Amino acid sequence: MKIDYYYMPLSAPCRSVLLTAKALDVELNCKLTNLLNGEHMTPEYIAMNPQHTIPTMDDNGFHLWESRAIMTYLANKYGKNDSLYPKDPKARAIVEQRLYFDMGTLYLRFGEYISPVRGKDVTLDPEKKKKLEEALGWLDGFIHTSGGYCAGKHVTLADFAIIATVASIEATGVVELAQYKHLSEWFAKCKGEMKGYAELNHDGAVQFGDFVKSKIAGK
Ligand SMILES: N[C@@H](CCC(=O)N[C@@H](CS)C(=O)NCC(=O)O)C(=O)O
Repeated sequence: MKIDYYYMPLSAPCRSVLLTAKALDVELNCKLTNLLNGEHMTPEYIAMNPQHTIPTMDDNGFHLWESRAIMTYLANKYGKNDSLYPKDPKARAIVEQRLYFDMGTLYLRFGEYISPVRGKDVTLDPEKKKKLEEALGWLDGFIHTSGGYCAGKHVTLADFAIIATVASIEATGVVELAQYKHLSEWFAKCKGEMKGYAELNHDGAVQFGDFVKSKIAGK
């Protein structure tokens, strides 16, 4: 039976689950859920996810939201080995540290920096840009000390979460990513290695970036 998956390509959390499912060979029944039309505010959607966020997953009646929880669920339930989400407590703890870093620091700071695009007068705060750049600097260091990927020497769930965030940052053009050597090398390598990367992450990130750029330009 297929897993229903409510999502929008523009959303970085949604894209990280798509990359994870692809790597696990899990088929998702993707249901485009347009936030702009309020498709996440219907009684049916709220019955499934009272927080009315995307992504949301329905695995034959098991409803789950929070992208990183969906990713770890899919890896735990459908992973053929523990490569993406190691069972060793220390290796797993590093993956989880990166997932929490993405949610609580990197993605959060990016969101805080670009949040004025939701309003009419888009003025970006340079102090918030510094905080975002600080987080990207930390990520650069993690990749260097881990051995080439976010949480080790090979791709894990951490890379799928963080690459969705980084692709959105790149697409908006608000930060020069080339200043982060290890991050840039990792980003280029993952683009070539991750199954379905262009379709599942790049294209949606570009749509998101174009939206943010148009708001910054006052269009
Ligand atoms: N931490 C959540 C964030 C989910 C989230 O905020 N999604 C946004 C789109 S990127 C959303 O659904 N916004 C609509 C709403 O909150 O009503 C996750 O990773 O799944």
